[in-house]
Amino acid sequence: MPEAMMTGRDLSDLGVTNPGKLNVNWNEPALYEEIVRRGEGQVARGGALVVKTGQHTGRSARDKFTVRDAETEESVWWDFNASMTPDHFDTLWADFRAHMEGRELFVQELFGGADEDHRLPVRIVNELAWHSLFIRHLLRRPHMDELAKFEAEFTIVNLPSFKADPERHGTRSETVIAVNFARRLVLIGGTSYAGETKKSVFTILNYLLPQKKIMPMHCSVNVGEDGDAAVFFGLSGTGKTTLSADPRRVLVGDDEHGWSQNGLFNFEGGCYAKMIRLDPKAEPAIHATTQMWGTVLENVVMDPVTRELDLDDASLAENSRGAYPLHYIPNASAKGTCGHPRNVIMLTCDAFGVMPPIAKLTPAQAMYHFLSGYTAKVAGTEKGVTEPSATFSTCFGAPFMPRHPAEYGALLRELIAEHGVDCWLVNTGWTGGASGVGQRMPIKATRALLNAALDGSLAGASFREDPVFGFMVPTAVEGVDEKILNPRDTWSDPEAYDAQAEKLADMFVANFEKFEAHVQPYVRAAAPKPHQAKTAAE
Ligand SMILES: Nc1ncnc2c1ncn2[C@@H]1O[C@H](COP(=O)(O)OP(=O)(O)O)[C@@H](O)[C@H]1O
Ligand SMILES: C=C(OP(=O)(O)O)C(=O)O
Ligand SMILES: [Mn+2]
Repeated sequence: MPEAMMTGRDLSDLGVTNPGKLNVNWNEPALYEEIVRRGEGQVARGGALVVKTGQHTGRSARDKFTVRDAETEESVWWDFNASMTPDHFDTLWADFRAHMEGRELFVQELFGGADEDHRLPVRIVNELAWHSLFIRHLLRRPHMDELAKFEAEFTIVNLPSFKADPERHGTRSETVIAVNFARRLVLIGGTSYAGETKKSVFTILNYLLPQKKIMPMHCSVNVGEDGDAAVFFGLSGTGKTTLSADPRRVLVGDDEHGWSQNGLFNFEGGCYAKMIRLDPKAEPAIHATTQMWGTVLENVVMDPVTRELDLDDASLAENSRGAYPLHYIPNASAKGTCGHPRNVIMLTCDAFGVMPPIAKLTPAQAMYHFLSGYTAKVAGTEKGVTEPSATFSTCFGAPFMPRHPAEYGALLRELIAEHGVDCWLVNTGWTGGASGVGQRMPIKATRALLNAALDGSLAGASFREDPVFGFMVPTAVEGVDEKILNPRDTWSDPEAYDAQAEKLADMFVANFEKFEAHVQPYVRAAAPKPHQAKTAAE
């Protein structure tokens, strides 16, 4: 029987006794046909599928809940993971099952994790055909022989038409992402933003892998010709996907990886790239996927007549996305694994324009910045809101990290020490002033600085110590305009820079209070020194 039509599996183990037609492990052509037949999506010139999600065009982080029970009581960090009672979950699950009765559903059996020793077999049950194609692009597909003996260890059920009831289910709204580690079940309802499914798999692995001493990371990974791997940590929008797609390096993955004694491995088999204002010159490989058959384009605007895409049109979403399998990027790794990294890069999109384009971090500073997880968003479009807003999201991924950050921090610290890894902070955000005044760092400059760091040439440059943040900043790099290296020099008013730097340093210090008791004194000592901004200016 062809893989596409593998059937004979029902959902009876879930207690779903009478679902409608079950479309199990349909392949891409079968799903593509079905998406078009149902009118879930439209075909663009070149063969991509254009879909719309309606109201939710990004993750609903505040609607995500973890069931608090004997399994999770001690292992989950409740300060930053909203809880759901087992009773509310039971009611939700009963209502989900009722919603599934008689409904046609799509089922995919896939792996999260390229490393055979550590991968997780997951079953994804979808209401929407395009969600089934999305997750088939994003995760790793079993071979025929693996499929024959496939036994899912976790199930994710995603029903966008299900509306949660805050009274009945203890939710905040009609949207819900409920994670139950004891029952090995995730329920997603009331949103059709596809990213929820892939980030749910990530959440599960972030919970399970530390038990095996494996470090799960919200990062992209690529590897150079001589096997030098690089990890790029970063919150959403900081450049993980953009910067890991580099013609000179093999792409391992753009978003979620594990670091074990065997080296690095991708959790996924595909990418999920931001499409808004994608520049074909700056990002040719990613841009090319918009013209490829089967790429799922979420909330990208298309002319219904000419079927041409308009990547600059943000009328459906600022967060328009493209989902495609890794092999749509020319130099991507088929196996999804590589050795230990030589460099770890922490990306921040600093809309305050304070951070330098690149800085060398000591291991203590690396821990400090990993626990802080800083990035900043542009000044709001709201009238009168002129300040950018800072985000501190620990481990560069707080919404996906069930455990205490100190647990992930300890794993990372040991791996960095064991493998003698060099750590860097890279600002892909603003230069020449805060957002609204300055401009976004040119991708070309970021790439040139990264290449110098990764090929080792930057290590030989001359550095200065930043008076506030304490990290080492290069003063001259071949092929890069010297002026951008020191952000203070890029501001028209250097004193305004000092004031902004002091404010940002204050925010770091205030945010870090919750970690003070959990880290060694040498990590605390790596904190920025806000008052140094003034001293430096005097
Ligand atoms: N210097 C830069 N480095 C990286 N990305 C940049 C830079 N300047 C602008 N960008 C834009 O910022 C966005 C980064 O998003 P993305 O790579 O998808 O981040 P992530 O994968 O971390 O969520 C892209 O839209 C990219 O075009
Ligand atoms: C898919 C996402 O990840 P990222 O923006 O980090 O690529 C997301 O945040 O919804
Ligand atoms: Mn990304």
